[in-house]
Amino acid sequence: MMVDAVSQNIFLTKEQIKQLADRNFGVGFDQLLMVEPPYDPDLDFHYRIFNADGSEVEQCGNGARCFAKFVRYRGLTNKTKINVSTKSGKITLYVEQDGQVTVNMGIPQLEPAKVPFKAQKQEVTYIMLTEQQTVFCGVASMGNPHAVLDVTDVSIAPVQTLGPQLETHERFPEKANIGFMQVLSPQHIKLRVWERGAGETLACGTGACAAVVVGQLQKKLGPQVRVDLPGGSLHIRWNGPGQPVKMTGPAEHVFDGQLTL
Ligand SMILES: N[C@@H](CCC[C@H](N)C(=O)O)C(=O)O
Repeated sequence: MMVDAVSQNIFLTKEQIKQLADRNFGVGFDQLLMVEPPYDPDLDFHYRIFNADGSEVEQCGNGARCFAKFVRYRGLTNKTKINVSTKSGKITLYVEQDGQVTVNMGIPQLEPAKVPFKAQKQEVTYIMLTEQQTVFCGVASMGNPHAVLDVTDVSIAPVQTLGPQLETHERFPEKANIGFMQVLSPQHIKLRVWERGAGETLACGTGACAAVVVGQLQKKLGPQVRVDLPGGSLHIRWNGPGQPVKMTGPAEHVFDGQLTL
């Protein structure tokens, strides 16, 4: 699976985060999470999320599962239901008996202004123009902005070329994560994600949720979907607009380390 480097009670500059994210260290990561005290008595923790390029972001689905594992491993809590907040608001993490983590990711935002995405009105499928081509995509916010494209074969999808063009497209004023989804059946998709501020990653939890939301709105998917990403599989459940998205998947402790910056 993906590697999330998680640190505690430290402050890092954007430059230091970029240095840490550099794969040449051999401990590269796509996102860094920093634990902070909760700001509300109903919460167990607050944490901040940084992309590999040092930008601070609102939400991270894989990070949420890793966070649940981290706080229990470090003895910061022994709860199996953990209430947390991130820049995008409150979410709840549930550690299952088999060690997998389910995250209630909240209600996806579909209104263009809330993504944010520039559009005259809300649509299920938008047409976007890049310099070279016309692209059809669905758009949703899972706390962070996502566009999802339906492709016939994800293994040859232009993730590395079209991904960055759409990430920085002028219709996404805060940039976006770009998912390339291949529908195998209404219950099963393959997905690759070009992540804002991180490039193509092995897995993206919010990207998996956004793909299921978009696929369901486009009438291609049912309410329960297995999402196969290069790093592993996630199970996503969504009962339609106004309902929260639930994500279940693994989180593995990889190693402990200490770095001098
Ligand atoms: N990989 C994450 C998403 C991380 C944030 C994203 N790159 C962004 O900028 O919004 C996930 O698992 O959800």
